[in-house]
Formats: sequence, C-alpha cells, structure tokens
Amino acid sequence: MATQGQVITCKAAVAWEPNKPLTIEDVQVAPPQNGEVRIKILYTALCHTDAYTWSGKDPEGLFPCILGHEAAGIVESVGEGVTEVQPGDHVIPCYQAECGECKFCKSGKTNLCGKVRAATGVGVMLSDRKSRFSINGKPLYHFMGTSTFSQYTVVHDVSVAKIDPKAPLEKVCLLGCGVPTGLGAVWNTAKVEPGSIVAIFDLGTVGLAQRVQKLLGIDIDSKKFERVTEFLNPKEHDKPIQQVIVDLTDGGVDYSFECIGNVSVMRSALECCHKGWGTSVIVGVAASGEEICTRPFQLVTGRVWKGTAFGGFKSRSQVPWLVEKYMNKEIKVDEYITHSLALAEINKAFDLMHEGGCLRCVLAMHE
Ligand SMILES: NC(=O)C1=CN([C@@H]2O[C@H](COP(=O)(O)OP(=O)(O)OC[C@H]3O[C@@H](n4cnc5c(N)ncnc54)[C@H](O)[C@@H]3O)[C@@H](O)[C@H]2O)C=CC1
Ligand SMILES: N[C@@H](CCC(=O)N[C@@H](CSC=O)C(=O)NCC(=O)O)C(=O)O
Ligand SMILES: [Zn+2]
Ligand SMILES: [Zn+2]
Repeated sequence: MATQGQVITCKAAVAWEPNKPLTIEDVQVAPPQNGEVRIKILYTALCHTDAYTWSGKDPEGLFPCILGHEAAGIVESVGEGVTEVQPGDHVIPCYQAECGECKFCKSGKTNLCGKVRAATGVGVMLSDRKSRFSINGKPLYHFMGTSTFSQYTVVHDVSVAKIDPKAPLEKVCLLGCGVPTGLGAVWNTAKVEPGSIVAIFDLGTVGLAQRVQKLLGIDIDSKKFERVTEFLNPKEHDKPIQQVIVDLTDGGVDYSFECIGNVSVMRSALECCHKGWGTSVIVGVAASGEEICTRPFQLVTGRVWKGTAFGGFKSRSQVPWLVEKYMNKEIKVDEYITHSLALAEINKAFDLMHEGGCLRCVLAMHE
C-alpha cells in the first residue's frame, strides 16, 4: 500500500521520562513537509550519547522523545523541494547536518552546520517548529534531528547521506556516529602522524575506532583489554593515571583522546601529554553543569586542548565516502558489533551497554 502523503503508524521506543524504561508504542509519523525526508529505519545501533540524554543529564534533553542517532534505512517519501534523495534510496541519517550554504559550512574550518541546529536542539522540525511524531495527538520530541529508535522517522534533507545500495545496512549503520567519530578524531581533529604515541581513555566503540600504531588503552572495564596490546586500568594504580603514563612514555604521549565524558579523566588526558607539543582531544560528552579544569601552566608549556564533533567529518559529503572505504575493506566496522537484538529488546540493549563487554548493539527494527 502506498504510504506517501499518509500518516504512518509504526512501532517506536518512547522515552517518557529520564531513566524510566523505554516503552514500545504505536506512534503516528506525519508525512515529510518542505525540505524533509521520511525514512524507513531498518537498523539502529545504540551510542552512549543516547544513554546520556536518557539519563536526564543532557541540558538539551526533552521528554517524551524518541532517541537514537546511529542508523541506516531507506527513503520512504520526500517533501516538497527535496532534490538530492528520492524514495528507495539507501541512506544514513546524520545528526550533524551539512547544508553547504550557512556560514559554518562555507567557512571550510568546521563540520558544524548552522542550518537546522536550533530546531534539532529543541526537538522539532525547522519549517513549522513542530514534531512529526505523536501518539493519539500528543506530540513526542525529536532527538538530535534523527530519532532512529522508530521504524519510520522524519529528518531534514540536509541531514541525510545517500549511500551505496550494496552496503549492508545492518553494519554501516555504525557509520552514523561512533566509528566516524573515532576515526575522524585521529585523522581530522588531531591529525596524528605515523609513529606517534597515543593514549586513548576508554576502549568503547569511539575509543577503539581510533586505530593508531602505538596505542595505550586506558579503561576500567578489563574485558575490553583483549582488543589492544598495551593497556592500563586506573583502578590498579595508586598514582594519578597521568603520572603513570608520563613515567611510562618518557615525558608523556604525543596525543590523547578522552571518549568517556568524565571531566576528571579529561584533565588526566591533557596532563599525560608531552610538554611542548602534546595534544588532547575531548570526544566524550559531559553532563550539564560539568566543567573542565587544569593549571593554565599545562597550556603555557605547549600542550593543546581541543574537541571534536562527529570526528570533524562533513556528514553528507563524507559519510558516503566512509561507506565506500568500508566496502573496500579500508576501514573496520563489523568488529565493533558485539550484539544484535530486535527493537522490542531495546532496554536489554541499554543494560548490555552498561554491563561492560559490549561495544555496539545493533537493533533490527522490523523483526
Ligand atoms: N563528540 C562526538 O561527536 C561524540 C561523542 N560521543 C561520546 O563519546 C563517549 C563514548 O561513547 P561510546 O564509545 O558510545 O561509549 P561506550 O559505552 O561504548 O564506551 C565507554 C567506555 O568508557 C569506559 N569508562 C567509563 N568510565 C571510565 C573511566 N573513569 N576510566 C576509563 N574508562 C572508563 C567504559 O568501560 C567503556 O568501555 C560518550 O561520552 C559519548 O557521549 C559519542 C559519539 C560522538
Ligand atoms: N545536547 C548535548 C550535546 C552533546 C554533544 O556534544 N553531541 C555531539 C555528538 S554526540 C554523538 O553521539 C555533537 O555533535 N555536538 C555538536 C552539536 O552541535 O551538538 C549537550 O548539550 O550536552
Ligand atoms: Zn553517537
Ligand atoms: Zn550549513
């Protein structure tokens, strides 16, 4: 049955309140309006940022909402004025938009895009500042402009990357967030040179995706250690972990990455960098009210503190390129998928994320 122009009723996992188990509901998904695309989501993974917003610590978190932002699917229909995708196209929704026209996109200095960010930050669509999701007339907020924990979602056209239809959607869904963030933090943000000594604070998906030659992995979950050759568990040392690393590496590392969202670990990550040139990149998302601190002397003596969003990748232009790299076996994705479940098991998937041993859990949305 043709669904174009019709409201679609489908299953979605709804977050009604912070920390309350998600419930699978029948939700109504309105047709896409001007400049919007409705996508049938086939696979979505869970990222720690979903858990972060669900926890209530995200200052932009709004409830009730439909979380999810690491997914792949097929365009079901498009709104007026949409020219770059059409029904049937295989796509990855991108929480970091790319319009090509705003001052951010034109600057050439950043992958951040300003076109729809104000609307996505408050859970609505740009054209009428309303949600396309509802349950019996009660609106549900969108999340990160993607809301992929729904069998159908509506996104802005500037937030859709069209990909090779031969790519396995159950795998390349990870290219919607975690893997590009890790790779891009190394390639684009830090620009790590071959031979550099690198400390990665945590061996989750974003951390592990940072494939570099000389890697020192730091995590409190020892189940993750089998994935790297050199590792440290801060719980097994009396000295501050930055001191342990400085002692081990003849003065500190060339680069470090914090992929946890813990401001005290962010400080350790900066302070384990080598005097004169060490660069630390913040990837992890810290809760509302948290602030970073260090002695300014750390920066005066040449250490550099930076951050990255989506690894600095321009989403619509570079996600298709990352998919090609995956298809050519130039980047790894499959290795990060440790669990596969159905949408109905989403709360179990979040439990797995928190239990340790889990990297990415991919949910099949229509099983
Ligand atoms: N900046 C960006 O664009 C993005 C940021 N993120 C953020 O990156 C972080 C990581 O995300 P995921 O890889 O999905 O998380 P994950 O849940 O897969 O991994 C987190 C890891 O941190 C470890 N950990 C927790 N506390 C620790 C501590 N005190 N010391 C050492 N290790 C510790 C855990 O054992 C786990 O291995 C999150 O904060 C997430 O919100 C995720 C994607 C994009
Ligand atoms: N609403 C959050 C913002 C969290 C954040 O920094 N998000 C990252 C992506 S995390 C993906 O898993 C990001 O891209 N930030 C740039 C942006 O424009 O949001 C908060 O306020 O803490
Ligand atoms: Zn994410
Ligand atoms: Zn833009």
